[in-house]
Amino acid sequence: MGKHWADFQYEIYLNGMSGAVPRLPTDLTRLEELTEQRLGPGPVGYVAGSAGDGSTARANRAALERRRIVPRMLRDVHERDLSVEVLGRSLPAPLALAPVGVLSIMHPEGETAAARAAAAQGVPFILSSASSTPMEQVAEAMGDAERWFQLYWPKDPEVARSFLGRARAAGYSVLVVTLDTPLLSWRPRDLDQAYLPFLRGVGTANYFSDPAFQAGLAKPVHEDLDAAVLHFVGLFSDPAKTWPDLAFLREHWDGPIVLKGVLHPDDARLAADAGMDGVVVSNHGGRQVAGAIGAADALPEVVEAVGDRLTVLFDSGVRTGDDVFKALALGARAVLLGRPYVYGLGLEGQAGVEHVIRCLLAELDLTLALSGHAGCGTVTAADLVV
Ligand SMILES: Cc1cc2nc3c(=O)[nH]c(=O)nc-3n(C[C@H](O)[C@H](O)[C@H](O)COP(=O)(O)O)c2cc1C
Ligand SMILES: CCCCCCCCCCCCCCC(=O)C(=O)O
Repeated sequence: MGKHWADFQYEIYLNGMSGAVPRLPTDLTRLEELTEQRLGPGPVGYVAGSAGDGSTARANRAALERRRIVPRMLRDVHERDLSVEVLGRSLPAPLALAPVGVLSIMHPEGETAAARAAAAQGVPFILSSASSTPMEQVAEAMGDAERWFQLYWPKDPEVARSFLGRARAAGYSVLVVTLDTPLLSWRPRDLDQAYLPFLRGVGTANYFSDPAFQAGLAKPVHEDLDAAVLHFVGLFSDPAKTWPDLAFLREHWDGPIVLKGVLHPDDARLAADAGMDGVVVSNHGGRQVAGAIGAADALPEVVEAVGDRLTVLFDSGVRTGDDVFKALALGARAVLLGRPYVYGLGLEGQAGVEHVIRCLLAELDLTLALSGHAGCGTVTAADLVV
């Protein structure tokens, strides 16, 4: 029997009998505003901001909200188990924390606090290449807990090789390769403040600590930070890469590889043909292509194209337990949670991230039960109307 996620509801009400209320809202859509009030506009602008006028981020919410659940009655739902098999791993719930760069702008313990929270709740943590803390230190903070590594595929193959070797040695089990950010998009909130933390040497720890990266510098990082930052900007990504280049990753990574940022069914088929293990249907939370399709609108066709060959994961716009339910109904195996956990981190560090995970999964558990499901495996497209 899996973890009883809905018990968090009882815990909150029972605590209320002695006058205690949760320190953070249980409606996770309220966290952005609260974080902005407490932390100010710079870092929160970076997290909350999107590409262009924000239309893709709005499309993500609209694509989820437009779909409505049709609950079924009188099905035995008294014992529930949210666990799922994902890429050969047994997860306690269909959830992982999405890779989010430069978390130290939200909290001094940044990635380490978020990773500890994920470990405490048994949810995989996906560490960004653009982490504020080197991948080995984050791994150390997690013990044996499930961790995956997200690769921004560097132009320099020696740095790419080195990242993969370090990630493997540090116990990261799944490689998530982000395809949708070969260039940084037009992001007005950051442009208006001329704010990009990486240019101040924040969010570059994996690079600055890497021997192959350091080999390309004339002076050590601490002696010439600007030169190190410019070197990072020059090799961070490679817009010239094409599908046949994936053979390099297959050659240098012996675990599952998942391509993140797939929205077109033909790209999903190309991923399967290239020997990949999964895709994340995602538009990067609306941060890359302004005017792009809402991610949940792209999900059914990708599942139709490759659902029998690849593990299909989903992110972009997930804010509530019923959003997770809808993603499962559209064919996703599990979802990645992005901004909400970052706001939790900004507000309360590790405890804030744990609060967010527990709220989301308690709400999912109750949504499943109240819709007539005792687990994730029975949820299908028939549970939704548009
Ligand atoms: C501040 C911020 C930084 C991000 N950094 C990365 C990153 O380093 N690597 C990556 O693959 N995706 C990154 N993402 C995208 C997330 O992994 C995820 O796709 C997105 O947050 C989902 O959208 P949502 O947060 O609106 O649900 C970032 C997102 C945000 C908000
Ligand atoms: C001299 C200015 C050039 C700007 C190029 C910046 C290149 C660094 C980009 C790092 C991006 C890391 C992105 C993190 C992320 O995914 C996000 O959505 O934000």
